[in-house]
Amino acid sequence: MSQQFNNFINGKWKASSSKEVIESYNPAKKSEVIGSVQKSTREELNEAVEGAKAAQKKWKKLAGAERGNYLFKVANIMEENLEDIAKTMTKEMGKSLPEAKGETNRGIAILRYYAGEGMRSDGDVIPATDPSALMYSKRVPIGVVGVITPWNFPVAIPIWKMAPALIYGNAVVLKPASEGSVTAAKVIECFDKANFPDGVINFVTGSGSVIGQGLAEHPDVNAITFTGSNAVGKNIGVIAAQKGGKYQLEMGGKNPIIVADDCDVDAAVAATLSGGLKSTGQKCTCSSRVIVQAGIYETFKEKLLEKAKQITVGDGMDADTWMGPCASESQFNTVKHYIEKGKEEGATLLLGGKEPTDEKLKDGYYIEPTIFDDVKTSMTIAQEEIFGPVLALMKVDTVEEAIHLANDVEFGLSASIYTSNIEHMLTFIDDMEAGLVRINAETAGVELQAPFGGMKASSSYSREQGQAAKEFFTTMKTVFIKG
Ligand SMILES: NC(=O)C1=CN([C@@H]2O[C@H](COP(=O)(O)OP(=O)(O)OC[C@H]3O[C@@H](n4cnc5c(N)ncnc54)[C@H](OP(=O)(O)O)[C@@H]3O)[C@@H](O)[C@H]2O)C=CC1
Ligand SMILES: O=C(O)CCC(=O)C(=O)O
Repeated sequence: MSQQFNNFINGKWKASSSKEVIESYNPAKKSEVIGSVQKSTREELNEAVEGAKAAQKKWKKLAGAERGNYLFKVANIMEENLEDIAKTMTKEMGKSLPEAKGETNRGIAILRYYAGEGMRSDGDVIPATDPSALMYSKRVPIGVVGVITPWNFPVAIPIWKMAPALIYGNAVVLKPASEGSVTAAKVIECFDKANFPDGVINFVTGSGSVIGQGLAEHPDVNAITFTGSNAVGKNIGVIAAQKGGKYQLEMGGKNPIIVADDCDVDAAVAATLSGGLKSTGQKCTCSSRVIVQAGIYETFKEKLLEKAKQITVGDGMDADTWMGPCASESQFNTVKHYIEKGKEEGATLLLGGKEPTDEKLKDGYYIEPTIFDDVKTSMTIAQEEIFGPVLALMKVDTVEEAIHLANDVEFGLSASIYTSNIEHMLTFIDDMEAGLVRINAETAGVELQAPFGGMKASSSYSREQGQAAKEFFTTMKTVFIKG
C-alpha cells in the first residue's frame, strides 16, 4: 500500500491546509502509486522558515561535537533502514537497486564525514601588528539555509547539502523534487528519529514554482543551495542576488569522454558505458559526448556496440537489470525528442533510439541504450543536456582537436580522457574547462571528501562536498583581542 507523508515543520509531521497531495508513480510500472506528499502552501513554508530561524539561534550554541553526534545518530538510523530507503528510491525514480543501495550508503558516509567536522578547526590565528594582541578568524554559521534538490539523487544530494549546513550551525528547510519526495521523506524520518531539536530540520514539499521559489525569495532564508536545471538555477541566482542572500547552484553538464589512439580500448569502452548509461544517463556527471581519435575509432565503435547490445534494460528491482527506465514521463518525452532531433539533424543512429519491444517493459518509461555516430558539434544532441541513455560519437584527428571540441559547449562539469600518454594527460588537465577532470576514469564518480562543482554554465563556481562545503555554509568573523 502506498504511504502518504506529511511536512516536517518545527519538529512535527503536519498535513498541508491545502488538503491536496502530490502522488509519486513508479516509472517502471506507470500505474503504481508508490506514495504521496503534501502539496504545501506558502503559509506552511513561512511557518517552517520561522521555526528554523528561532531554532538556529540555539543550535549554533551547541558544541560542534554535539551537533556531530546528531549526524552520527542519523547515519546509524539510516543504516538500519537502508533496504527500505533504497527500494523506495528504485520504485520512485527507477535506478537499479544496487545503485540505489550504493547511493544510500554514500548518504550514510557523508553524514559520518560531516559529523567529524564538528571537532575540527574552525579558524586560524593570524599574527596581529600589535604584538600584545590576539587576532584570529572564526567560521560562523549563516543562519537559515534553503535546500532545493533534484530527483536523480534523492538521498545523496539532500544529505550532501544538509549535513554540512547542520554541522556548521545552520538550520535547514528542505524542498525536495516532487518526483523524489517520497524517498526524501524517508530520509527525513531518519533525522526525526535522531531527535534533533525542533525546528533545526524542516521538510516542505510542493511545487517548485510555489515552495521552491518561495524559499529562494524568503527574506529570512540567508542562503540557498540548489541542484537541478539551468533555467531554474539561474532564476534562483537572480532572486538570491537581488535580496542579498548567498547562493550555490549546481546545474547541467554535457560531459565529454576523450578516447585517444594510445589508450586501453576495453577500459575506455567500459567507462563510456558505465559513465554514460548507468542511472539511465540521468546524472549531471554522465558522459554524453564520446570524442574518439581516428586511429582507434572503428575498433572502439565495434567494441562499444558489442558491449552496449548486452545491456539488460528492465525494472530496477529485478536482479538482472543493468539499466532502468527514465525517471518520469516528462524525462521519457524529453529523451525521445532529442533522439528525433539527432536523426533530423543528420546524425547516424547506430543503436537503440526507441522503446524496447519486450512485452514486459510496455508499462514503463523505457528507452533502449542509444548510440549516434557522425555527430557534429553544431548538432543539438552535441550541445544540450539530454539526461537520458544517449551517447554521441564524434571523430577527431588529434588530442588537441578533441580537447577543443570537448570545450565547445556552454557547460563544464566533468570530463575524462583515456590515454597512456603523459603529455596528453597534462594538456588535458590544463586545458579542459571542467570542474572535474578525470584520467583513465569515467566522467561520473564523485567522491564525498573532494570538492565537487563545475565551470561555465554548470555551476555558480561555488563548490560542494569535502572541505569545500565550509566555504558556502559558513561566513567568517575576524576577531581582534587586546587585553
Ligand atoms: N544537475 C543535475 O543534477 C540535474 C539536472 N537536471 C536537468 O534539468 C532537467 C529538468 O529536470 P527537473 O526535475 O524539471 O529540474 P528542475 O530544475 O525543474 O527541478 C529541480 C528542483 O527545483 C525545483 N523547482 C522547480 N521550479 C522551481 C522554481 N521556479 N523555483 C525554485 N525551485 C524550483 C524542483 O521542484 P519540483 O520537482 O517540484 O518541480 C526541484 O526540487 C533535466 O532534464 C536535466 O537536464 C535535473 C535534475 C538534476
Ligand atoms: O555523479 C555523481 O555521483 C553525482 C552527480 C550529481 O551530482 C547529479 O547528477 O546531480
